[in-house]
Amino acid sequence: MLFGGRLVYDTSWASYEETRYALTLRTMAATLPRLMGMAVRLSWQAGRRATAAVAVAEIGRGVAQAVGLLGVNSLLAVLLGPGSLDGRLRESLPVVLLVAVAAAVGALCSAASIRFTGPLEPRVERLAREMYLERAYRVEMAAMEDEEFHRLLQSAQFGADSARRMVGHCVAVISGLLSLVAAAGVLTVLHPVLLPMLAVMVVPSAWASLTVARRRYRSFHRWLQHVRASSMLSQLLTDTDAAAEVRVHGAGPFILEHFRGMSRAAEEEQTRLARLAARTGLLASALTGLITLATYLLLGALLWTGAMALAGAGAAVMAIRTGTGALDGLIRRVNYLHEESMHVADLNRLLKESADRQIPVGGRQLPARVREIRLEDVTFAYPGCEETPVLREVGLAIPLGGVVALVGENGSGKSTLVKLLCGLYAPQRGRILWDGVDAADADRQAVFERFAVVAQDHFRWPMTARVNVAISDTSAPLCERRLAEAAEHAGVDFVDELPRRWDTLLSRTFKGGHQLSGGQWQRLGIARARYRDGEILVVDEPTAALDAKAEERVFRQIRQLADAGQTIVLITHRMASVRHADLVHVLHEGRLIESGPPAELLTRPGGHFRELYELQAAAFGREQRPSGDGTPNGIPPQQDGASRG
Ligand SMILES: Nc1ncnc2c1ncn2[C@@H]1O[C@H](COP(=O)(O)OP(=O)(O)OP(=O)(O)O)[C@@H](O)[C@H]1O
Repeated sequence: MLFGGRLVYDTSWASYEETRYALTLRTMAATLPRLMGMAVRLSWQAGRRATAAVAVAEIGRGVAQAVGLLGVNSLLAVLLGPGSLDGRLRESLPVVLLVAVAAAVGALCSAASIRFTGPLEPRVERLAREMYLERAYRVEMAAMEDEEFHRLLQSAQFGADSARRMVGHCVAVISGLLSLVAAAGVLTVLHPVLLPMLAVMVVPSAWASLTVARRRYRSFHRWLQHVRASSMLSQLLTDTDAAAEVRVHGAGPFILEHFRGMSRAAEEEQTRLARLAARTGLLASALTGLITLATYLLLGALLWTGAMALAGAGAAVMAIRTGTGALDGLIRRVNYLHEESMHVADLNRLLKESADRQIPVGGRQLPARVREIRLEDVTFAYPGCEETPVLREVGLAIPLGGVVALVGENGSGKSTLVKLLCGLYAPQRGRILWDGVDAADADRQAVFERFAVVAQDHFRWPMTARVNVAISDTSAPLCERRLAEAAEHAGVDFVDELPRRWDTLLSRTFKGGHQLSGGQWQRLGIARARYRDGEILVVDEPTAALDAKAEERVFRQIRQLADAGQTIVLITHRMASVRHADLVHVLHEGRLIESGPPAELLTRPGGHFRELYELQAAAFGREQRPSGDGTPNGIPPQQDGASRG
């Protein structure tokens, strides 16, 4: 009910390139070099010296282990061999020394490996996260609203964490491989038949680990949206913005109940996975037990037939234990590596896909002084809603250097039109021309730079008041003079009353944070747009939360700005405010139905604008006295609308 259906995907995970292959022993062996390569590349990028140091330390550890094992073998051979006890003990001393040195070197190498892996891991995570974040904010708006891409964005966010863990697993895999080589070498020296037994012994646990990992990853992708939605529900109950409604409307129990239901469903999935994992693990343990038994029987048979000496058998037991331990650990780590690599693969796929969906860099320059922006036959539908265009065959002109108002009922497409104008979206059909330069070919950054926006739902940055204004232009160091000027313009006088003035943190979720009123936020939004000082100022319902005095002030200033040469694109439902416009475009259900100076539109019999105006005048105007210009509700007589010519 809350999300319009189940958020569990049955098959979508299968569309992911990386999961097309089944995770089997064979594929694991085949992909191991690639996975290791991925981890090594990441850590190489994060720190060459540390990566080299870890590699040397791990190789040293493996060599020390092999030397140690061979030393134990010779030690047993000496101790169990012929000769007097004294003689055997004397003979064993150098070997004991060798084993001790090997152990000490191994321990030193281990410590060095830990020492250098430690800082490497967070660095890898940071690098991967930076790549992720950088790509995320550079993609087109259309990509952000594409459900598939957004899901990839969500799953790839785990990639950075996984990349960090991959480094640790990779080190463990290298270490396990070297231990395995050492044990296998010793076993081959003792008796070659023992080597395949070592390999067979590990097959069941390898199979079990891979099966469990495959199930977990599949489940992760199926349940990703579900888990996200349920964590969002839990956040709603602690969100300060939702706190009032949660209490007054009594939404708490309702949300909690749904959270409980969703959590239970997720718990059931975890229970299912645990049940399957337990069953798989049990089966694997039984098989391993049988194979271990067969190995020791084989060892007994070798002793019995005299194919192997007692000392050799002792060393073989040690080597088998070392080898199986190493193999077991190796399989586990490769398995982890695999699991993590799937998330890193998600990150890689995101990097690749986002490269195709990046806002293009470069393009045609816009004319330095644009006279007009013209929309020609523009049709636009939001991503995923291609069947229902929001704008249909819209053709209109926005002359620069005046106030152009966009008027229409809710949902008629005004904000969407402005988003297209700013370059946030591209029309599916039609063109947006800047004095003949098609915006589709233009340098998008240059298009963005021309705009400053006071959006209807402008973002409330949970930062200081100062940053909330200055964030609109981070291309230069913060300028106090511009800040003061923007504040003066938007009437942000309330800052003086704030506990730390401009340095007051505007978020109640932090210690010392302060909450502003809706109108105060709106004034900050206006100051932000002013601080940016774009050539075209877009104001989308700039006065919705303002008191009458502040509203009057905003429109007066809009007029002043326009008189000073600034272009204003104004979206408003306040018909009285449209008197500030030089040109009005009226949208209805995504189509342009009227255009002209406001005074002219008001005289058009049966016109939509006139109808909207009269409706509003009926609601408000009768109670108001005629304004100074003699028209009800402040709407100007014709010559006012044409005054800017
Ligand atoms: N991001 C989006 N994805 C899909 N549809 C959207 C999106 N934003 C807006 N719409 C839809 O586009 C239509 C036009 O919305 P738009 O915000 O442009 O209207 P508007 O004229 O500015 O309305 P209002 O006066 O209420 O602000 C609406 O039907 C809305 O549901």
